[in-house]
Amino acid sequence: MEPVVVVHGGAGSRVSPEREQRVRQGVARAAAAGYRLLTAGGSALDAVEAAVAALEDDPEFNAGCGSVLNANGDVEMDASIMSGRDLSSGAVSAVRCIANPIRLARLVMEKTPHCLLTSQGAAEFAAAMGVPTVPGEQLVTERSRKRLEREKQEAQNSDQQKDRGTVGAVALDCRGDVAYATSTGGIVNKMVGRVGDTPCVGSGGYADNAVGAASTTGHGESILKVTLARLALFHVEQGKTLEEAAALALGHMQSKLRGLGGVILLDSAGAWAARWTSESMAWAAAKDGKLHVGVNLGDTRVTDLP
Ligand SMILES: NC(=O)C[C@H](N)C(=O)O
Repeated sequence: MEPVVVVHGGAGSRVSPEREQRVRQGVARAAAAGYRLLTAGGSALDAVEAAVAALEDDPEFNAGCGSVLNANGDVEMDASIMSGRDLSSGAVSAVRCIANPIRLARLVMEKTPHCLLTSQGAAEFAAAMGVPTVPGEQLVTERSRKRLEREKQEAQNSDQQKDRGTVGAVALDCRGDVAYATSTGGIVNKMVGRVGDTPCVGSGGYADNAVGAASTTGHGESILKVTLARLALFHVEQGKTLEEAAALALGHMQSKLRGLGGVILLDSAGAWAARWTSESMAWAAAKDGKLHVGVNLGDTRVTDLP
């Protein structure tokens, strides 16, 4: 089976020309990291974890370092991961002071009988697993501080495009297994304790070898209400192409709730799609030695992978 990995760096308003290059490089690097693992015989789970961890470490994206701030000015992060081989999944919500929530989600999946740990319990589990804590301020960037300030000034602005960011990946490995991973700082100025779609299997992502894998981004409350990832895969099960399935699922969310967002999709044969209803979504896909990268509609560039 030819391996494939697709990543996204979040749906949102237009990326400024000043940031565009950094954002392109960030998603390209993450996809290349996942692809390297896959071509060396690594699993889809390892590939999505590595790709998402690379994006969590990149301050350009709303996950890990670079996460948006809650109403108190703190970082609280959500993440989830799932294997399409046996539907095993792990997630964390409202976690603080760790660099890579996606790695903690994987530990929840592999070392506990549960699917989701939150807040204090997740912190205690992280400590028991030897996951190092980082000072909260280390995850806060100047950009996220400014965004919170701006958001507080424009408090009545209900523009759903502002809910940008979140990172995610889907992959298919040589053995035919699929997986997804999604990680986020959530939405700026959220209430303390707010949990979005990202740690919820079926909303923030889904993976099942019988169909494929999906990772989502956008307005979390809307995504939760339509279970966006599962909805997109449902359309694939019904025989739609990946492009059609993504368009139908995102269209439903927009017409029912005026919710905007994006989705990356992969099927068990290795076809893939990246689609969004917000102004932009940074994404990258690696397959057959080629790297495809896009940010705004119609600006896809294709290069050879080393
Ligand atoms: N930008 C995002 O994708 C945010 C994420 N879906 C959330 O609502 O938490």
